[in-house]
Amino acid sequence: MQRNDLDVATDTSTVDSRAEPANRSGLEIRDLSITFGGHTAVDRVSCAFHAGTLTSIVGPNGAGKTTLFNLISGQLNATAGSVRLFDEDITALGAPARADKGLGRAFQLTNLFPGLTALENVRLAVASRYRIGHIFWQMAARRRDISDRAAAYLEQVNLGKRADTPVANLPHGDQRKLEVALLLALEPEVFMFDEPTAGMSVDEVPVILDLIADIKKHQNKIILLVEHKMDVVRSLSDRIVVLHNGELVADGEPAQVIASPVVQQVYLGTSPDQPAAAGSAVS
Ligand SMILES: Nc1ncnc2c1ncn2[C@@H]1O[C@H](COP(=O)(O)OP(=O)(O)OP(=O)(O)O)[C@@H](O)[C@H]1O
Repeated sequence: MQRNDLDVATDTSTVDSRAEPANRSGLEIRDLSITFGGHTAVDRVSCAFHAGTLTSIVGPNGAGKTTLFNLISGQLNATAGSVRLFDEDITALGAPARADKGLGRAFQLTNLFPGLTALENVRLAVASRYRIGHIFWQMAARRRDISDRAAAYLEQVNLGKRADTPVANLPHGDQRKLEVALLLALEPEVFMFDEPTAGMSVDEVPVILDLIADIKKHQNKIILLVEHKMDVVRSLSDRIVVLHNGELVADGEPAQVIASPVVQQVYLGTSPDQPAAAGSAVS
């Protein structure tokens, strides 16, 4: 379903703060750094991410992956450096304003409303995407539009049958799927997944991975992934960025990066075929 399917174009209660992304470069970070006390958790990291590409950010525990995500999405303010989205400097913006610009992040369940049903959660995300005001929300036609659209997102993540289930009663795996539905509803230009399969059962993992693969295949978006499981990283990534002690130490095509001496060194002698073993290696 495309954005224009929802009849909001002439709706004065809706605001789209995003300019069209065509002809602009994607997401670019330049010399991004943050220091906590005396500890530099992210140290002058620079790279650019392009539409249609899935980049995994990997590194040992404490390498700075989640902190880098926080700096990109605006949960943390950088000590130095900049974040640019489609040629616009968004470094000074907070997380909500960056989300408005198209940075979408799945938050490991913290953005779900546990007392609301799955459908109600997605409806809120659809309404927020289009800044649908209270008066318009009350209009029956508008409510139906939003509900139809929210139901479609739920179907997309295989949660159609759980539409009326309160989030608190959903199994963990379904909650993670719902999180992806919320992200889809926000229609971001950048999808950020921080360990999307964490805590999921073996059966549920492929569902989430298929969803991410589907976004990659059918939407020309920038996708960033922090993931501990190296088989997942290998299967989904076009590119891997490796962090170590907050620094970017490798960046490139997956097979090359995994085989590179610096990455082998970072993972302390772990072979490329056994990177996730024993809590070492890619995490
Ligand atoms: N708010 C904070 N205050 C102080 N130190 C922090 C803060 N957030 C992160 N750090 C430190 O920054 C470093 C990087 O942490 P971060 O969580 O980004 O690593 P990570 O690569 O995501 O690790 P993991 O794989 O274990 O999740 C760690 O040394 C961590 O203790």
